[in-house]
Amino acid sequence: MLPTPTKAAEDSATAVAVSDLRMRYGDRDVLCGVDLTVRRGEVFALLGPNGAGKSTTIEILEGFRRRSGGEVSVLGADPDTAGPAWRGELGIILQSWRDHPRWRVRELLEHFATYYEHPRDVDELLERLGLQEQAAQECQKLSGGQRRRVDVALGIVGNPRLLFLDEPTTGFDPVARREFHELVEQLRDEGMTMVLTTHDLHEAERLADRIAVLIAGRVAACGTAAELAVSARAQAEVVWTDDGQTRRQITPDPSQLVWELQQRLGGPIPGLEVHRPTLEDIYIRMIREGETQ
Ligand SMILES: Nc1ncnc2c1ncn2[C@@H]1O[C@H](COP(=O)(O)OP(=O)(O)OP(=O)(O)O)[C@@H](O)[C@H]1O
Repeated sequence: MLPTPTKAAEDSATAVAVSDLRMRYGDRDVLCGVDLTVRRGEVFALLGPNGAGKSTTIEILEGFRRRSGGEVSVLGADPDTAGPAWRGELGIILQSWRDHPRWRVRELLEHFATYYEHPRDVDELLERLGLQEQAAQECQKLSGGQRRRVDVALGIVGNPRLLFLDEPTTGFDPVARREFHELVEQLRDEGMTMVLTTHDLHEAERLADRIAVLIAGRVAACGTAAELAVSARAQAEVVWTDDGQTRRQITPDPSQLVWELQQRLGGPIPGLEVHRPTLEDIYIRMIREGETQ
């Protein structure tokens, strides 16, 4: 059966469309009118402080939680009513998934592969995630980082069109994290759409095409890291040397200042450094402004 199109469904270029999403737990509003769109083929990161409502949003998109209000379309269907064929198009990497202590890694992946119409090759998956040596081990004997890799393998074994990753690299060592980032980039090159939550801003900056910042149940800003910098009115610092002295100036428009300095000095600017704000600077500024509103 074809999924019923919803009002929030936009077009074939849209993987996820959310409009005025609301969620209330008891008498507490956790999501207060979230609007966002994820385009097909992009990596979209949802950032926000603890308790901002990221997991709640993701669980609603996955069809694990019923929303209190608003419109949601995921791959053209409403998650509240979509059927098993729709579910087969999704891959999910949860924050923690410790349900399979006695399963051996390969058996678990082979078992999950049978749920899907077009699963990935399990050997290829084990190799891609650096789990060949653990293939015959029970999940309960794996290290935290190795278990997390099994979670990732379970998330993509069904070859999903849309992958949700809830804090995927928690517990990874730096090498595993780097390898995971390379895997995400490969999956994006293969055309997979991904929605990611993370507290690691370097990870968001490296992986995400666009970022939404959720604060107190609302999207405070959404766009590329550069667009977020503009919306947060983030300032850059320009440093140079003049008469043997180090000068610093904070400016929203460093290229204009550099141009003016060049005119004033009549040539190259000694000791020139331009420090643009990092995503972390921008994000912390947004959170602080959100707290004082
Ligand atoms: N089942 C539930 N019943 C009642 N309140 C809940 C429930 N699940 C989450 N909450 C509350 O909703 C708010 C948002 O939680 P959520 O887990 O979505 O936030 P988050 O942004 O994912 O946080 P974190 O970064 O800590 O994972 C929190 O205050 C949380 O306590």
